[in-house]
Amino acid sequence: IIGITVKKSENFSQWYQEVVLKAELIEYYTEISGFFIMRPATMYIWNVIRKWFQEHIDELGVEETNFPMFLSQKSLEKEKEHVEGFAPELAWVTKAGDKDLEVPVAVRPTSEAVMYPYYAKWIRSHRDLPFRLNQWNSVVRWEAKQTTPFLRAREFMWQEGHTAHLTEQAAGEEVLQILEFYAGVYEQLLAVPVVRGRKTEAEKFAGGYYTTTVEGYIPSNGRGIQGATSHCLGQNFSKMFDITVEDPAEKGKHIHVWQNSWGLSTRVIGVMVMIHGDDKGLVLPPRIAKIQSILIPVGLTAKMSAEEKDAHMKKVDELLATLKKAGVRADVDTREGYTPAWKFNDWELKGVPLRIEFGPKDAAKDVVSYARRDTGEKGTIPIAELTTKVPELLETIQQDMYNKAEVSFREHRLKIEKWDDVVPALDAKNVVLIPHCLVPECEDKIKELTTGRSDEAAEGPESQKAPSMGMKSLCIPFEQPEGLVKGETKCLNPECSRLAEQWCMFGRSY
Ligand SMILES: O=C1CCCN[C@@H]1CCCn1cnc2cc(F)c(F)cc2c1=O
Ligand SMILES: [Mg+2]
Repeated sequence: IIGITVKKSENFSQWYQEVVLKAELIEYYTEISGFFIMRPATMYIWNVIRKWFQEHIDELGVEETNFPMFLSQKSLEKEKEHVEGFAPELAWVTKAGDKDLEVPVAVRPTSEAVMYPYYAKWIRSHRDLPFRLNQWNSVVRWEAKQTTPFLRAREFMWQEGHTAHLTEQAAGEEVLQILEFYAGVYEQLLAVPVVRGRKTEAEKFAGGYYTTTVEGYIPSNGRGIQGATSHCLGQNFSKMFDITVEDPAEKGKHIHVWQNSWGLSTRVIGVMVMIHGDDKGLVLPPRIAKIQSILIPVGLTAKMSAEEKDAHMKKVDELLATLKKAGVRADVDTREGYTPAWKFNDWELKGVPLRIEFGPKDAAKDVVSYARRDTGEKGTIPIAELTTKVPELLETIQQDMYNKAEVSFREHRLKIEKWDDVVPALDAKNVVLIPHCLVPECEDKIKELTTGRSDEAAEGPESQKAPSMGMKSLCIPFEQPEGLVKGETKCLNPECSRLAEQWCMFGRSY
């Protein structure tokens, strides 16, 4: 293997492409650009996430479904006003064989238009509520922007949940329950901290009523990234698709149901790679690592007799059995013809959280030697304590990875009360919390005011330096800082004369 050829801090985007390729997470689908092959290491992570999330929505009473992947022009028509913005992303099938299709069909970019005509058919009485279905599938959005593995692809795997409720309050409760599950995927499994909040009117899903979101932070470039979204659709879609129930309180009266839709995609894997990876490659949080601990026999020199080698390897097998019995996902690397150093690099590139070396010197002292992938810390563990110490060490690694990322996010989430401090904060790789009026036009202005002037680029010695991108609103955090006095504090945008409504998190973003 050749390792990663660039430093994460020097060329982040090339570093990322190399890591996802060389750690065998993905392969580029070179036949058609914007598509990527998900390899076993990725599917392992995705399946841990899927199992965890599925268990949680099972408890809520969400049932599984699977709808067709195509949708008709007719059903798209029903939600046309908000779809028109997305129209350029729609992929169409116009022919089967050499025959044109009477009516072209679109590949689902999301499944509201596919599912909701059947919600109208199946949901008749309030006794059918709450009605909750989720599907695991992939969707196609023909992105115009540059694609990149996991973060922006023309097809990606996700789950999409679609539910219906009798009241706004019931819908609202579920929106937040699901958002908490999304936060759990990030914080419990991927060791990634997220800020929970609501999208502004400008950034929410236009077809919905409100959007809640978990927002991540990428230390390498200081950008925010949307992690997953849980929307309340209000009655917008039930009015478009005529999904009603009889009013339990008033005979003959019909109520349009209150709906939610929520989605989490394989983007979560890209976020994890970007945050935890280092110059040696992937760094996996133990809870989602297919191999949590790799056992590598060392010190088997040529001058050892065959018997001695066999005896040593027998001990190695016993160690492996002990680790597996302790519930550790362990494996041993007995590949011939590769040096221990070569093996160490290979498993570090693949992000295995804990390496365990075992040589004759270790055997003589009844210990193993370990090396943590996240900190590089080395040490020894008495063989008699493996069963307790290794699981503990893996949990410590998980927690330490989370804590490190949490400190980094917290330290780069700055409360700003003077407009002139904003751009310097962004340039120092921070996201900012500012008092904001929450008016969409004001956000547009803020984006403009914070976009690096192009003359700045001309000044730079390397003229290809692009003007720095402006900041967008990321979310209105549920957890609001102190210091905003309603009716007194002004919106931070110097060209806006409105009063601030809430603290709003802004940043350069994906
Ligand atoms: O984001 C989610 C979670 C899972 C279910 N769907 C919602 C809203 C999706 C918003 N959205 C997002 N992207 C889209 C792209 C399109 F080409 C298109 F026709 C429609 C959409 C579109 O509606
Ligand atoms: Mg999009």
